[in-house]
Amino acid sequence: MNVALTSVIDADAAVAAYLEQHERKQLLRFITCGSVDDGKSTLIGRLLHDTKLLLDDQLAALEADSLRHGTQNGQIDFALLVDGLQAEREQGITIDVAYRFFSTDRRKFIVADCPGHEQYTRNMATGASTADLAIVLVDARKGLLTQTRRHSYIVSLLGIRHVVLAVNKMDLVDHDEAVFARIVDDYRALAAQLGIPQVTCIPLSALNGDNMLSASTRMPWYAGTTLLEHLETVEIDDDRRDLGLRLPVQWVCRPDQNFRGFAGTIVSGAVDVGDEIVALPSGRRSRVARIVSGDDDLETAVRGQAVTLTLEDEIDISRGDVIAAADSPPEVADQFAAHLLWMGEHALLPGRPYWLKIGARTVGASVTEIKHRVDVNTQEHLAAKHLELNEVGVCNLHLDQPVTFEAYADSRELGGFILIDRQTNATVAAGTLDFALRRAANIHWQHLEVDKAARARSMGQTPRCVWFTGLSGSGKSTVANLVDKRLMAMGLHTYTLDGDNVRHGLNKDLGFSDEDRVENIRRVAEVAKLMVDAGLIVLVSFISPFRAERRLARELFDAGEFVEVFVDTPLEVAESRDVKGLYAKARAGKIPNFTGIDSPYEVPEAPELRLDTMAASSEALAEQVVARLLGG
Ligand SMILES: Nc1ncnc2c1ncn2[C@@H]1O[C@H](COP(=O)(O)OS(=O)(=O)O)[C@@H](OP(=O)(O)O)[C@H]1O
Ligand SMILES: Nc1ncnc2c1ncn2[C@@H]1O[C@H](COP(=O)(O)OP(=O)(O)O)[C@@H](O)[C@H]1O
Repeated sequence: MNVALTSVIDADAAVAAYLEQHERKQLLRFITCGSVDDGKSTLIGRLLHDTKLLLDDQLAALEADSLRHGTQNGQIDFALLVDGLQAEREQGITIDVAYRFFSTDRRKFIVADCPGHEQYTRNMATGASTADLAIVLVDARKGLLTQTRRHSYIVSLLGIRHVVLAVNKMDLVDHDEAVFARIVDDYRALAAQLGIPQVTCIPLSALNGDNMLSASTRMPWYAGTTLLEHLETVEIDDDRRDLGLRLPVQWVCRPDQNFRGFAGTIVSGAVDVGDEIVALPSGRRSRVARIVSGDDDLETAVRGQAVTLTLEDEIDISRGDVIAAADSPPEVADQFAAHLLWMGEHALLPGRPYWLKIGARTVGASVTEIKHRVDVNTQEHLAAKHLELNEVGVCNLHLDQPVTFEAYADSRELGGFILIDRQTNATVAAGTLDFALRRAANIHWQHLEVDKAARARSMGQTPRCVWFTGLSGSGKSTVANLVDKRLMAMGLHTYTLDGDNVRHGLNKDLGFSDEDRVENIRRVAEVAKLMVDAGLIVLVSFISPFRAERRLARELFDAGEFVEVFVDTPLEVAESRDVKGLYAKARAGKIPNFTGIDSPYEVPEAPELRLDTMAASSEALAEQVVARLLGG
């Protein structure tokens, strides 16, 4: 049931019949893309208005608003309508897409309306991920713009196979056929490059209604369909191959002891009672006992149906698992090649941990390598060390747990994902899985007979990673050195990893850009982990300016093993000490990206220890650290 239909419900049998008839109509999901002034809102407004599914009171309000704002000389301004409706936008996690519903005698429609200007790409990607068709709006006066190319690229990336090129504002180019023909040629060339299989081009004036619902008398040279007629009749073929049964489990339904069902929508194939299935990633097998849909039991269910399955055996399946045909199961992997559309305000940095959400599953993930960035204008592959807002790249991904997947080309549901910032919970990327990287499957953990506990026992100590973080010149090395000496004097086994030293060897290929710092800390954290595994107390002394990487480091260790020590020295003080003369150089512009000057330092939120270097001597501070280590 949809919003517009809900609004016309009346407690009257005729309405019920009408609704039922609507329910049976085929559904077309589409999205409109275009630059801000291309007339997107006017187009949606007119479709909603002219298909008469606008409510009378909305219409009255619109007429009043149009008169008040007066942008169209007393005529209805359809853009106001859509903008007005935006008040009731649906709230996604952090995504802002409103879905509008309307229907005609032949079909019902859901149009994803993606408002917002600078965040438009993000909203559009969200709307596009479920759409069958995209209307790409172009202003007849301007032709194809960078935005047109970017949006078309996203449309193709997200697997939309049907595009309507709506050449709008034909009234402003005297309804000139030659203008239309030129834009069509340009767009067909682009679509061919992007591999969009079906493009229908329509000359329009959304404002005047030309070729919207009825054929325009002002463009007799155009013999094709009107926009609405096309939307009503376009055949949405789905020629993706049948993969066999795929049911991502949305939730486990357990109303009482006797019933345990796995609910979700079948995204591929079909299922019969008695079929053998496999649950992934566990690989456990069973047979389907019942297929429940609402109050009914079904014998069979197919793609698109939301059902609850019960199984003959008690096997462990949780939300996010996939139930699949036992004879053609999907793959399970933790390393992938993927396309990413970056939507975060801050750049994507390889090595930084994010959450990856695929279907109902969320796992930790990082980009291990950016293969290249794609110029959305030319499709050229460009070298890239990071991805900025609205950039598209091809990357290798590493997940910290295996997931069940299909290539996006075969299944949008099992191949599409988003990345989420772990600090802000904002969605920072939309992505498509291309294929699994085989190397993961061929590397296994080697079991070692002598483990960390054995080594720690023989050394008579509890291994630890003591992580000093703070500005350059804050006192990290000074305090870490003193701690090291004291622990050594007590007969404990230690090692100090210091930024300045490690950067001469292991990390000599790295500089001070954000992405190099991320990689610097990732490597050092891994080395520290090996040293802790070896039974040592490791003192790590790096600026480590970003919360995300300190957290990454923390998560490598067992509970209690990681001790974060914030060496808290204000910038003015560190700068006045200027032990190495670096601040002076940085201020003079001779060292770019200097922490605290033109590169950020993110203060720790919950360190185990905070050392105030203004309030105590370095010896006293070292004492505090030692006391903390020996005390617990
Ligand atoms: N641009 C810039 N920014 C910050 N620091 C700089 C820079 N260029 C060189 N140095 C020197 O490098 C030391 C910091 O290296 P780190 O590995 O600790 O840095 S980071 O954790 O990757 O941010 C740091 O050492 P400490 O002063 O001991 O912190 C500096 O001496
Ligand atoms: N309370 C204190 N704790 C640590 N260092 C201090 C303190 N007071 C002054 N300092 C001085 O500050 C400087 C810190 O330099 P360093 O330890 O190399 O910092 P970092 O390793 O963080 O770059 C040293 O010259 C040190 O003597």
